[in-house]
Amino acid sequence: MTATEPNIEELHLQLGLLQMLDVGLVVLDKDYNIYLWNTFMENHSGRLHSRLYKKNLFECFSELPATWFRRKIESVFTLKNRSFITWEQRPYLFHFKSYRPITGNAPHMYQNVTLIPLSSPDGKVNHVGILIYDVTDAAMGRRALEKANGQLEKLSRTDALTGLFNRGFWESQMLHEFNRFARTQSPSTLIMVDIDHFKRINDTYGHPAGDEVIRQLSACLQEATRNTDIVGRYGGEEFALLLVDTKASQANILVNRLRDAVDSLAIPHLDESITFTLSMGMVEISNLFQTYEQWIQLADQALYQSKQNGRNRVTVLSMDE
Ligand SMILES: Nc1nc2c(ncn2[C@@H]2O[C@H](COP(=O)(O)OP(=O)(O)OP(=O)(O)O)[C@@H](O)[C@H]2O)c(=O)[nH]1
Repeated sequence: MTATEPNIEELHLQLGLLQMLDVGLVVLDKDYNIYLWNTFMENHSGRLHSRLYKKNLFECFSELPATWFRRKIESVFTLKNRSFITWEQRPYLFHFKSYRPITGNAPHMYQNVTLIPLSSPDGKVNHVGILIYDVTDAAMGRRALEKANGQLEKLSRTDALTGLFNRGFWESQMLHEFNRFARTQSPSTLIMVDIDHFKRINDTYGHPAGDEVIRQLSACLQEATRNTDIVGRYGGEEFALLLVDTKASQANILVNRLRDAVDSLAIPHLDESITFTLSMGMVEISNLFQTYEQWIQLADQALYQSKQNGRNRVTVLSMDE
């Protein structure tokens, strides 16, 4: 051993504490030969230090992302600076199983990795230390949180009974569409839909049957509209359909389809079947609306007229007439 070569035995002793810790430690020379492979690495890889000593890392572990990892190590040798790789950047370097009791269902051990330039007494960096931290618990915790947040976000947009957008989210989409029209002038049509004499349905068949009517109508609304349309439950038995890129004249096709679907709907209840009709109010967007609320108000007015004129009908109002 020359004076410039580090005394690996000494290094091993100095790093004895790290052997005891629950952290992986690997030392490589410039040719990627393994000089140290600590107990943590032995336990998780099932490969002994004595078998790996002075062998090439990439030959022993062909599954490693060699090109990427070589570049990382080379920059540590060149810049003589530490380098960090977090599990968010790359979930793991070494593919180890996770034996964590709490996060036992983790697909693998998530790892944070630190690369440290190891200077020999003459100041030259001829070795790199690789520290592998098992961060499976933290990573799985974060993944679970992200999933829960996603579910919460979905729940906060959705009406529980029907699975349609709830009023708050529907209105936010309405505002978005209203602003889009100001830029693109591409028309949209709003239809407010209300079940006729719904109170009577509740009173006659009971509240759960009323709920079933609402659910089945919601399915009809989704069936009759396109994926790009924005369908929401606006209130108890009132629904709002925002038909994107659709003029009022084109929307009539949908209205007829919806009425046909509802006409043929007979919801079984004990020995009877429940039938019902719809009243609707339809309004195409206009530059004369200053706010999206004015658009909704006019559609509500059209719906009110349908009710006043005997129900089971559609009233179309326009701002531009
Ligand atoms: N089952 C059920 N009923 C609801 C729900 N939300 C609102 N309702 C009921 O819907 C009924 C609405 O009654 P009204 O506003 O008088 O309207 P209507 O009986 O449909 O009469 P018109 O709209 O004038 O044809 C009320 O009895 C509410 O209790 C719900 O989620 N489930």
